[in-house]
Amino acid sequence: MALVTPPARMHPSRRPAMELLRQVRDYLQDYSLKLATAESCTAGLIASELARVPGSGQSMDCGLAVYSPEAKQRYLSVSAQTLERCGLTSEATSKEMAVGALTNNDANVAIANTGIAGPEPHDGIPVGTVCFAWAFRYEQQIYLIAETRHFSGDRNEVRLAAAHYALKRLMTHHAAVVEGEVSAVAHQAHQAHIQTALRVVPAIDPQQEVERRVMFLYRQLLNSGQKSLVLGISGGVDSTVAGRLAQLAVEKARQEGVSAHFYAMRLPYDTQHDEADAQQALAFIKPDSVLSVNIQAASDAMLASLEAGGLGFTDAQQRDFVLGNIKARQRMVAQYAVAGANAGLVVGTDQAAEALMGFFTKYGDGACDIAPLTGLTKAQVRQLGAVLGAPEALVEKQPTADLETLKPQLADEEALGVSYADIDAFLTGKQVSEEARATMIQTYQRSAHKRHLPITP
Ligand SMILES: Nc1ncnc2c1ncn2[C@@H]1O[C@H](COP(=O)(O)OP(=O)(O)OC[C@H]2O[C@@H]([n+]3cccc(C(=O)O)c3)[C@H](O)[C@@H]2O)[C@@H](O)[C@H]1O
Ligand SMILES: Nc1ncnc2c1ncn2[C@@H]1O[C@H](COP(=O)(O)OP(=O)(O)OP(=O)(O)O)[C@@H](O)[C@H]1O
Ligand SMILES: [Mg+2]
Repeated sequence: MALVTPPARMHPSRRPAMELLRQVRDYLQDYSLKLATAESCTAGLIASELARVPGSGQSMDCGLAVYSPEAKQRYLSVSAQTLERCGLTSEATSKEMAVGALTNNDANVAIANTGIAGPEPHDGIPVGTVCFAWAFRYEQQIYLIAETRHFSGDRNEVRLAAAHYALKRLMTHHAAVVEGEVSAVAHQAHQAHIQTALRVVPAIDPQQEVERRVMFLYRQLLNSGQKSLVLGISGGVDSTVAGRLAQLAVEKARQEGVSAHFYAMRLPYDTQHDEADAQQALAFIKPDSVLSVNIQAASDAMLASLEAGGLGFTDAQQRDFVLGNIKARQRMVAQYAVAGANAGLVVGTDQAAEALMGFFTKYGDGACDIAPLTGLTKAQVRQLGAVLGAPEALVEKQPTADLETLKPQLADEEALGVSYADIDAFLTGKQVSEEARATMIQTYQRSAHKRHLPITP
């Protein structure tokens, strides 16, 4: 039987849509808008429809089709409480989806929807009901508008009409934001979203958290089929706590008859100013093994080779900053070498305070296989340290990345421009000064790339 290709002709109902789509493309370009979509019932149709017009790609950051409640939580940080309390098809859910799409991506406008495309009604909500939300980032503030609309027709007619409506209203709502007709989102809503995204709970039971996180390390080590854990111990509170959790996890494995080992690593650059603290941390952790590797020769050799290869710096400070990140990456290289030789998982020490501020070297100390401190504020890390019985001087120690040779032991708080008290207050939904809040939100947004996989075509 011959295969007949129909003539390329547009369905009549789609023709006027091209006008709208071109208009949206031009609008996005004129206002330098970058769009992220989070689509439930339209399942990618908004992005796909916009992509029909040439040149629209310039204004697209990403298009997410997020059907399940789990995906809405995973990719958009929609809270479980909202889903449970308000339901999947609700403006509350679409609003959280839009804020999630905006803040988790490199976009300044986000569209989200969730609805009932049919053929059957769901939870008593009639077919054709769609809840939309549009989120805009404009002049350091977030604006959020939601609408619920009803569309008639069959499943795919509803989906297409909803996709076009979402794009059409993007222009109207953006204009309203620019004209000052919409109030910025309450800070608390934005703050709560970040708290959920970073998986912070305002109050913890430190003893329970210790047990939970030791079990997590133990189970994941078993699941991975690997045999050891590897972690650099600096003398700071994060690696002191993570190191002790790692040691307890391998001891638990051995009690269960599974062979497991913890390799603690000392990774000084030359002589470390607070070497005594690092030794105190090791004495507390009591790791199975300690490997000491001076990362100075490798770090300096890399910088020297780069300079010999023609790399120049604007000044001594920039050179020193770049060397700092080389140091963090040399530590990563050393830990992965030990992991490679010992079937090991590299443990990371990232917690919510550092995650909020993107305060780590990408693929340096940010690189790891398992991150047991995830979701903890700095104060909560200290609480875990205290119940583990770590020396008080280490539990209360001033945090420092200690990467810059020209500024040894520079306090993180000085580098960050905000205090850990403010960071923790923000993360746990408390009041902070307007200045601190603005710094944190801006830094969180600018560092989004550090919390995500690399940008891909
Ligand atoms: N929007 C974007 N999308 C994708 N990639 C983006 C990007 N913006 C920058 N980038 C890229 O990211 C890279 C820069 O990131 P990165 O190399 O990390 O460098 P960067 O963030 O500039 O520096 C690391 C910072 O973390 C601090 N730190 C490091 C290590 C440990 C600790 C500690 O607390 O112990 C703190 C350190 O003091 C410094 O302030 C560049 O390649 C840049 O192009
Ligand atoms: N000199 C070092 N020796 C071994 N590991 C190090 C060293 N410096 C940094 N690291 C590793 O890099 C991680 C990130 O450093 P970071 O400063 O954030 O944590 P910390 O030193 O443990 O605690 P704090 O943030 O309170 O100073 C450390 O937890 C540790 O695993
Ligand atoms: Mg430190």
